[in-house]
Amino acid sequence: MLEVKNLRKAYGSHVVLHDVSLTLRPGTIHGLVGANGAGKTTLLNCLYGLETDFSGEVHGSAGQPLREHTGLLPYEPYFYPRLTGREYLEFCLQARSRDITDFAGWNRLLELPLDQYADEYSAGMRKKLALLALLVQNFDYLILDEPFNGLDLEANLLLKEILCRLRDRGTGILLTSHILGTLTETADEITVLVDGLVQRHYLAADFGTLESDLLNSLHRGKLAMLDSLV
Ligand SMILES: Nc1ncnc2c1ncn2[C@@H]1O[C@H](COP(=O)(O)OP(=O)(O)OP(=O)(O)O)[C@@H](O)[C@H]1O
Repeated sequence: MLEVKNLRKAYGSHVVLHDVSLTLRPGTIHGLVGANGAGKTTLLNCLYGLETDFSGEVHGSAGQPLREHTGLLPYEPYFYPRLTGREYLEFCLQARSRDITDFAGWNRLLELPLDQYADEYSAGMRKKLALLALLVQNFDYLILDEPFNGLDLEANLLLKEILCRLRDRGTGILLTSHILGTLTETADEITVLVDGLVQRHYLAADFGTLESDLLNSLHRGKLAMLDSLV
């Protein structure tokens, strides 16, 4: 289980996360939603240790360092110049002292030109390559920042299926998305972050009311404005 307890993070005087607690259990998909700037990426970066200057607690599974069993898909994956897709995958495995595996199986699904330079890929192809690097490593936990963003329709459908199958075989997956339908179709629980605070937490049984609940309670002011316009 991965756990964040009472996390507080500020950039200078701007407090971005206030006392956030969240749990990721094995074999579950946990969706994280919130407006632009709500603090989702900051939360994932604190959890993964890319941000260190915060207060609160982050616990990895069974006391192991979190990065040993957890993979991160960053919001905007970065690739070194003049590295092919294949070399990037090999680099990711070597950096973790893992054996170089055959990428062909996964790549028959994602269909990337692995012998082209990764920094010349399209945005969607870059996202697929970063996902491929995680998929070949069989992590126990995945932290995915906007994994569906930029993917074509087929890859979107495929990724939903892949995540559900990984969940069913025990992987814990924490992901952000602005596409509510994708989350309600795949997630077991959804946490709503508003201005750096956990505003709501829904279990799958309550997803039916999630959209109207969010519209009615969290965005009531904007609905009133809309009434005067349309
Ligand atoms: N390095 C930084 N320095 C200063 N402020 C930052 C930094 N990174 C993020 N912020 C601020 O923290 C807040 C939360 O940003 P964050 O990227 O976590 O939001 P988000 O919920 O992921 O948004 P989005 O949905 O747009 O991706 C924003 O106000 C942002 O401007």
